Amino acid sequence: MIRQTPLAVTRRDLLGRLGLSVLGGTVAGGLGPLALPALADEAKPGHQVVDAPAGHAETAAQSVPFYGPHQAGILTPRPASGIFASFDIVVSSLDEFEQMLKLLTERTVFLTQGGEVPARDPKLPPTDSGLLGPVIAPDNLTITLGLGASLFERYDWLAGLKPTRLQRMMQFPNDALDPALCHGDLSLQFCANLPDTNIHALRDILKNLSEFLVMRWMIEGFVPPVPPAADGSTPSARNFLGFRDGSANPDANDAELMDQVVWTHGADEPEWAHGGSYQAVRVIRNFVERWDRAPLSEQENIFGRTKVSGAPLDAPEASEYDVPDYAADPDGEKTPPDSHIRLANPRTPESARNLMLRRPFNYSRGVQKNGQLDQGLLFIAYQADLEAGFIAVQNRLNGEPLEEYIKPVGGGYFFALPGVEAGDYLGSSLVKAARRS
Ligand SMILES: C=CC1=C(C)c2cc3[nH]c(cc4nc(cc5[nH]c(cc1n2)c(C)c5CCC(=O)O)C(CCC(=O)O)=C4C)c(C)c3C=C
Ligand SMILES: [Fe+2]
Repeated sequence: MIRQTPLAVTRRDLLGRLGLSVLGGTVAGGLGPLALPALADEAKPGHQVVDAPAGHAETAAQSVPFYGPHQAGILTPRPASGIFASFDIVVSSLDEFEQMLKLLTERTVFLTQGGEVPARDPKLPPTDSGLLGPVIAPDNLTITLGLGASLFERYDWLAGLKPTRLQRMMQFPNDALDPALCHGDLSLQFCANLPDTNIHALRDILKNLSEFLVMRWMIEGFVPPVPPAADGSTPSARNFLGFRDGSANPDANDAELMDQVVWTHGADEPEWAHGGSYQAVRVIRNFVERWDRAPLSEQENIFGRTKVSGAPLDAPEASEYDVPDYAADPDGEKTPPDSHIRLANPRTPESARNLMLRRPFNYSRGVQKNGQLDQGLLFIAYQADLEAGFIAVQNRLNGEPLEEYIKPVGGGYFFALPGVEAGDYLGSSLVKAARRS
């Protein structure tokens, strides 16, 4: 759910009222120290001052509630920008681990709900990087915390508490994993309207948790904005292979379905983990130069969908949200049996237990040494059961024709912690269970 902060006033509006012209990001610096307290005085509830680019004031004020039974950033509609960051944890006791979780929760609450940056003696480093100005706008930011299997395996005081299906990501046949882009004790998924909001949040956490967290790897992603269609429906965004991505995702507004597909539960999982979710992350390079030379018919057969609308190949005039009828096409004359969507979800009674909620971003990281574009998909999927979800589906996809055009190079498996109620901290159920054991 997205909440609109009322009466947001942009820094531009405020400077206009003060009779000052706006010269991009240099204005705050140009105002000098005397002007900043004046800005802070205006920045009372209902008068938020934000360094918002023109036209961004309303979206800057969007905020996603932090507290609740599940973490934000999983069912939350995916905004335009994402960062996935993986860390190693350096703590020497359960008490320190708890301290780390409390501090991480405190920073996450502040960054996602927004507010004024506290002023400090100028002889000291400022409390904030200043990237977003004197008032932090929520900008739809969510920060989702996950834990990796290595953490549970390293610390005695967490022994026996690992979520049952949490494991180190194994190598699949088409993988060429770069160890510098894999695994980690702790994951943070940042999602926001603007990339600057994610970068600001990441830097805040790095600065405030430097004694506990060492960064291992990170990758930035984005999705293109998609205008609503003429019939009012919202088309899925396109990935870097030019296809709509997300059409067959289970409905995140269907709470009963999400309880089955996304949220971990059941007697075979430790109780502290109920309400969390397994997070499967894969950095999958796309060979875009090769793809752009492949015939359209080959591209469409590889996915099992039409490129322009995303409709299934057995109903090309339908919409991307229409469901393919594989029973009526047993020999795969319309939708090839080895097409991506048919392998990923054969839509049999048995495959209903292999569903997952995908929340990917596209990434673009410049040029490889061989002169090819380094572009691909930052694949992120959430599921109640990692083995029945991502691992089973990836095993079915092994050897698919799409492999000629993609190469998984990194990623990891993490467990996104359950949500918490107001005043509590993320991971408190795990810490309590560790104290009891
Ligand atoms: C193991 C899980 C999956 C990986 C890895 C994966 C990689 C991957 N996918 C695309 C593009 C598309 N995927 C689409 C559908 C789709 N993909 C998966 C799973 C994985 N994809 C599932 C479960 C599904 C849904 C199948 C269904 O229920 O019909 C589609 C079609 C549109 C859509 O539903 O999203 C596209 C396009 C790429 C480019 C990629 C790796 C680079
Ligand atoms: Fe896919």
